[in-house]
Amino acid sequence: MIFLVQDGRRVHVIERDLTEPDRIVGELLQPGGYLKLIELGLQDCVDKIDAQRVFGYALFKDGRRTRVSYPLEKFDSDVAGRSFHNGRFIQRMREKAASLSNVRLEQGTVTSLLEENGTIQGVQYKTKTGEVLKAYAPLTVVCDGCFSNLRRSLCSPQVEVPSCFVGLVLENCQLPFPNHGHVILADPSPILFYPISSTEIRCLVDVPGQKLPSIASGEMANYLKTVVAPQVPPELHDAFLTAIDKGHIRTMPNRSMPAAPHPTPGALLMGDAFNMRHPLTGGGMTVALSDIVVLRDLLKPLPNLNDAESLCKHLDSFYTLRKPVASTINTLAGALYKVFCSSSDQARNEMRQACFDYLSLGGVCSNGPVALLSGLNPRPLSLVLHFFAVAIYGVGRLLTPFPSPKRLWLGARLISGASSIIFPIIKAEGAMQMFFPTTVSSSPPQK
Ligand SMILES: Cc1cc2nc3c(=O)[nH]c(=O)nc-3n(C[C@H](O)[C@H](O)[C@H](O)COP(=O)(O)OP(=O)(O)OC[C@H]3O[C@@H](n4cnc5c(N)ncnc54)[C@H](O)[C@@H]3O)c2cc1C
Repeated sequence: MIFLVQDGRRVHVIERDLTEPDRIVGELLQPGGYLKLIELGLQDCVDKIDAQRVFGYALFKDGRRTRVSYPLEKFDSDVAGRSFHNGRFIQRMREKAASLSNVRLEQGTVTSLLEENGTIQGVQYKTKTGEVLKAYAPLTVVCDGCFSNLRRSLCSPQVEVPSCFVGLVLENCQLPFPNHGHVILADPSPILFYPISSTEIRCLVDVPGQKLPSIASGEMANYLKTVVAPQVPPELHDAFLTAIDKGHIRTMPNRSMPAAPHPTPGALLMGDAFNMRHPLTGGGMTVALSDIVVLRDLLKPLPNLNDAESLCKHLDSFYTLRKPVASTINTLAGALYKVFCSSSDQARNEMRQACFDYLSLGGVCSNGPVALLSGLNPRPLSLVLHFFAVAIYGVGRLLTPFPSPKRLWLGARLISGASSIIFPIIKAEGAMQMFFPTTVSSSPPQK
């Protein structure tokens, strides 16, 4: 939005609640996302909020631990991930927007899009004082987040909720690897830790399915103490128990939704309203910021946006141009989540172990995947190559030193399991747009 102002346009932002959000989402910005902030001139929005630099990940499995660093050598020294209180970051961006003379930032709840002959003309909204107003604009950017009510007429939402995150804040403890995200390959599914300020550590516990133990009845605290705590690294164990006893337990559904837009004159979907992926890899803000850069570059040469039809045609290429970054991050998030969950299937568990060991090898085996995850080198082909390299590595270990028919069969199931994880995600993302963006002119993925 700030980039629109930089291009000399007027912007009207309608936000439901301008007070500082207090959420458990959007707390770790990948270095690729930080690079996008720099491109947008917004990097100072992570200053003065006690944001912590993040240099990579530490992985834990069955008592073993390994460190995977972001390949940052080729970048300026300030380029790294950043983790923070989401609300503080949002407020910094809002302050910046409000300081610009061409921006009108208003608190209000958008209730519907105004449509005339298939073109979106603007929105109807309710102000803080309850007044119902209409706002008109040549381009309406709809970005009302993961629970979007407004997306329905602009896309075909296919929302999946594979799990929920349960959030706690740990205090008075040190991460085993300071300034790193921590991923515990726990049973039944991963647990994350990362700093959100100089004194606080966010813990997100993944709980598969949509039904959570009740917080009110104490079932959740009991689940966290009996099932999760024994799998938490010893350095964090006591602080984890203290955080449960403090009782400030938050939850969020982990939603995933491939982008399936109906290009509509006068409107564009952005952010989680448009496209979501499992938050395991912390990729949501990086995709959203990358999309904003693509949109900025597309709109820049247009002196005015008043011809909705031709603007819509012009913006068609947005859906293809965003693909390399968005699809790589989305696919990796979905695939890694499936690989990192424990399973009753031995082949799946072999894949999980192979993934941990592959990343522990270092060199290209850790740099490649973490460059994909961090948004530093988002290439779909590289993703597929690493994914199958993990599977082949897993099979190779099964067959050495002595292949037996049983092990051969397990290896075949491992490869077929890996294929059944990644190919449906790629199909949903749109394989042609993902791998051959230059041959596909515009249209959204065909399903
Ligand atoms: C548990 C969890 C953890 C996550 N962790 C990370 C992470 O570490 N790193 C990362 O990059 N991503 C993470 N994500 C994803 C990330 O939070 C989202 O991708 C990102 O917040 C999307 O930004 P957005 O602006 O589209 O939506 P939001 O940040 O949700 O913003 C939507 C805004 O729209 C406003 N709004 C909603 N409806 C209306 C309306 N009708 N009228 C007016 N305003 C309205 C809301 O008040 C809100 O301010 C996580 C997601 C989850 C679920």
